[in-house]
Amino acid sequence: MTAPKTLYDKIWDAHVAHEADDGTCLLYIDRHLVHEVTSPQAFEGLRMAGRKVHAPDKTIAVPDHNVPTTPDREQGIKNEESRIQVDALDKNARDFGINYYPVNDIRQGIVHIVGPEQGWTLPGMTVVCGDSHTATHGAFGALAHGIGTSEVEHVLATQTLIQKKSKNMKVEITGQLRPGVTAKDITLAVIGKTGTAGGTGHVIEYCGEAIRSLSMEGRMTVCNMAIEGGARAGLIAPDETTFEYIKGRPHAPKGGQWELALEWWKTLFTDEGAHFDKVVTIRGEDIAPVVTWGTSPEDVLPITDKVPAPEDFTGGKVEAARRSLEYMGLKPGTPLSEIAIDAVFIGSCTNGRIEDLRAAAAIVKGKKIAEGVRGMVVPGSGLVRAQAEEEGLAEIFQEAGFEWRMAGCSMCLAMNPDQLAPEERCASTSNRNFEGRQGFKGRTHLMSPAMAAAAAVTGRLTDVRDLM
Ligand SMILES: CC(C)[C@H](C(=O)O)[C@@H](O)C(=O)O
Ligand code: SF4
Repeated sequence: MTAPKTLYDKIWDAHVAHEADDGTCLLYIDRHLVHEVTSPQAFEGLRMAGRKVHAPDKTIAVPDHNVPTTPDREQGIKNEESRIQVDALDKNARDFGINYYPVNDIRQGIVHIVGPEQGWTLPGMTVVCGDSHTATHGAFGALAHGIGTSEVEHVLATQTLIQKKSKNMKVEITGQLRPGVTAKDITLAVIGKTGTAGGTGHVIEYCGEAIRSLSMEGRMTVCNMAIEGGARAGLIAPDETTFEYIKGRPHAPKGGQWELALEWWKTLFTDEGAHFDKVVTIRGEDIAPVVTWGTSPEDVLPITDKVPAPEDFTGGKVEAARRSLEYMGLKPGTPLSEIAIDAVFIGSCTNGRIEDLRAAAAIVKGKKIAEGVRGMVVPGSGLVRAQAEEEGLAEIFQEAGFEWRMAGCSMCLAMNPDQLAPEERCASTSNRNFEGRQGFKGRTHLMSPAMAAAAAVTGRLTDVRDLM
């Protein structure tokens, strides 16, 4: 009998090409996703060394961070720095012969939305990208994590990565979610409980009935933020929901290959009795619709709560909270549901998929955005956008007064024209609320798409359950 293994152990073991005496391993990489921000120097390195991309068929590039999301982007990118990066990716993708979805391709979008959508991301794979939110792909039971630019070059050149194994952590969400509570609330609630360092040195496997009940979109939302909880990666064991999502996608296995793949995928679960170094359990029924009040994703509270005071915390967090509150322009004791907002951003690799847009549209339908609030819906890919148009969601958003944009990272981070003005306050479905994240001095409150839609309609942070 071999010792029981976790899902992480199984994927890891299947990819170790070499292990050194100190435990450092050379891992084989199945998919390498590339975007324009972290790849230019990596390709330059290859060029200087006269090397090729080792596995161009396993390398997939798409521009997302720097692309404008207004329809006039066809005419080119005005910002010079952005244009240089996107042009470089264009040239590199063509020179090195890798898979590529340029800006004007309907399949273009945020790299973490495009990979799964096109069937590049499959269970049991190792997936890397020069981007911290690569954790998203763990929703398929793939070992997926972010890498730095020098590692991007290493993977391009060798299709391998030097890694040390992380520890195993289990996050179990038992039971069922209550109405109005979504995958975003799960993932924020977990970080609220464990803190942004709770997962440090670990790979998290999310499990439990509430996780099993999520769609693939919801699972991607959960895994997307594993990194905000400090983990190396997040994982969810594949099941029928996973297989159903993958089947028929452009790069999914077909025919006999599909049957073979299924056989292996069905072995990808944590064995009974496998060891976890850390375990966190949350009852699904205890999770409320949440929002963040501060400048760290762990600054999270149920919408029914009040803005905390620095004295509510201990240690270094007292000063951090004081600074957060000042930056956010908030007074302790204010009910969260009384905080007025200026902007709403629905999109990002956390919540820019079709199910997210459906959830937001369901709240907005037949209503108008509150006076003085600007709202933006940015589909995560051109295909999500097309589907949302077909389903009539785009119309619902536009009639409510939202701008309906082209795909990209957009206002998730201030690398393109979609930005907050100083002190503008935004209800956002993205994953980071750091200072300046959405624009210089911009103020971000993270929440689910339904909650962001509710905020758009009332003009303040709002309990979505009041509108249901
Ligand atoms: C620009 C990129 C390297 C960065 C990341 O690594 O995550 C970005 O996607 C982010 O979300 O902050
Ligand atoms: S949408 Fe946001 S979090 Fe996701 S890759 Fe783009 S910038 Fe990073």
